[in-house]
Amino acid sequence: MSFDYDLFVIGGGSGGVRAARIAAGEHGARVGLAEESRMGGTCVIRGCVPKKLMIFASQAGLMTQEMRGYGWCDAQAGTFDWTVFREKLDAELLRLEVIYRAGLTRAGVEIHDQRATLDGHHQVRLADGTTRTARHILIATGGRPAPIGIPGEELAMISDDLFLMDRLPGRILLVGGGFVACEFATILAGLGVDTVQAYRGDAVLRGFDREARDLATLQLSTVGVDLRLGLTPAALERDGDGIRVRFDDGTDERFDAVLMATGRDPYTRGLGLETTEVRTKRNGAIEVDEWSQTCVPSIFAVGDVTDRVNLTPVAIREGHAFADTVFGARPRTVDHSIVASAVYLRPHEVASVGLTEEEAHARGAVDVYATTFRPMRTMFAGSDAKVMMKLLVDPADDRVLGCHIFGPEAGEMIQLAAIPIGMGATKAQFDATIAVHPTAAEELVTMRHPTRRLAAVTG
Ligand SMILES: Cc1cc2nc3c(=O)[nH]c(=O)nc-3n(C[C@H](O)[C@H](O)[C@H](O)COP(=O)(O)OP(=O)(O)OC[C@H]3O[C@@H](n4cnc5c(N)ncnc54)[C@H](O)[C@@H]3O)c2cc1C
Ligand SMILES: NC(=O)c1ccc[n+]([C@@H]2O[C@H](COP(=O)([O-])OP(=O)(O)OC[C@H]3O[C@@H](n4cnc5c(N)ncnc54)[C@H](O)[C@@H]3O)[C@@H](O)[C@H]2O)c1
Repeated sequence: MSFDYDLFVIGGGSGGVRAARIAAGEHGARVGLAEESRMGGTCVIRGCVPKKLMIFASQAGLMTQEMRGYGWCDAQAGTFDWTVFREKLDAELLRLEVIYRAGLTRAGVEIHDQRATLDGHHQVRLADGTTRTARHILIATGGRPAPIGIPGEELAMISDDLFLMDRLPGRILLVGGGFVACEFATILAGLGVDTVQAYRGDAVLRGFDREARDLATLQLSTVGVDLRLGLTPAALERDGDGIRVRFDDGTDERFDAVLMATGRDPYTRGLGLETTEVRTKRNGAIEVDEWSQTCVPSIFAVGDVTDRVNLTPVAIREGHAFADTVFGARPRTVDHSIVASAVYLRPHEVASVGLTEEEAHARGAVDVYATTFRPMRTMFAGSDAKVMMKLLVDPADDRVLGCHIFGPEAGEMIQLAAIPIGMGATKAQFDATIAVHPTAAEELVTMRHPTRRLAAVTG
């Protein structure tokens, strides 16, 4: 049977673009790709990239405060102009979008700027009513914010909307205690917005190491976020040009805007899955094996739509491995067991790789090497902000099982720590490394004695 394409990719985000580019450009496959929105997907257009630029923009207050501590007595942040920033942001995202598009075209990928849905195991239907056949189909449609089902929720913003605001709200409520809520609480407070964050739990960033979570929770309050723990909204209703929020404790308050940051679901609704035998999980995630292959041999899926580890570099790696395996005769799987990540709070980030202390202890005995200290730079300026570094070591074979950092540029540090940890380095090998002085990161190679030894939990 002859097909229009060797591969048709649905979704031009991190995973889809990489897979298409490698399959066409490096392995000579005939590739078509459909994108219903802007090329680049969540990360480039409404995620990692604009978010990180907003983080940089939000630091002026903290930086000038620190500089006053160094003798720049009259240092002031001045006035932030959202319109100026937004214009620059829009131009930068457009620049990146053009680069993504050019990369695909150069590789020989045929781009369809429209929605595509599945129409059987070898065919897609485009929004213009036409169909295309393909030997293989890759689903790379990403995720979408998950509503929590409270009345009036549609009045709230989702993270996509934050990058399109005409002006900053005077007072905002952020709902959630995960990546998005915490990063945007830091950003908006830093930009001068009166920021309230409501989180139903007792410490933000569930899933991270508990000590790092406690420090992050404390830091949010010290950078001006009004963090309300054990609280969640029950209903939203319009109140003039603002929103009145009724909370689950019976209180109510008015905000200019509300952001729901309560997680994301794989985006498979309306994708035509019913025309195939592809299986999904309860949250809509596409079920795949270690080769990113569904139970239908011609259909694969990568990235957030599979809900494995929902981060850009993982989607990219999955897309690349898929293209090498299917079109390059270079079979490769992706190891999801050790993936480093960072939450871009300010002034200190949370960064992590490997097991948390709680996970390591649940697995058996563990030696915990941990240090908490006030770093030179901010302490001199009069700040009490603390850095935390932690290594978790298996006493049986001295292997480092996990590393957790709460500190300035922790994301940059964890990227490097992830290399030896991924290679199975021992604590003795960390200790053999001579420190770079004076840095904060040198603590990772100078913690000589365990802070605590946790015995295996029996029974
Ligand atoms: C606010 C925010 C900040 C983030 N920050 C970070 C970060 O700092 N670091 C990090 O690693 N990760 C971050 N992430 C997560 C990261 O963006 C995702 O893990 C990553 O984009 C997933 O890539 P993907 O290819 O699976 O999907 P996406 O990038 O979401 O791409 C899917 C694409 O498919 C398109 N599409 C969907 N359905 C169809 C269809 N039927 N037809 C045609 N096109 C379709 C969509 O328009 C979209 O462009 C962040 C996410 C958010 C929301
Ligand atoms: N720096 C980064 O790498 C980065 C940044 C942003 C987003 N991301 C990715 O995007 C994903 C989505 O981020 P997110 O913050 O939306 O999700 P998340 O899963 O990190 O956090 C969701 C939050 O919403 C809360 N929540 C869930 N259901 C709720 C309910 N019914 N009522 C009240 N609260 C509820 C959860 O307790 C949690 O605190 C992340 O999991 C991550 O994979 C990564």
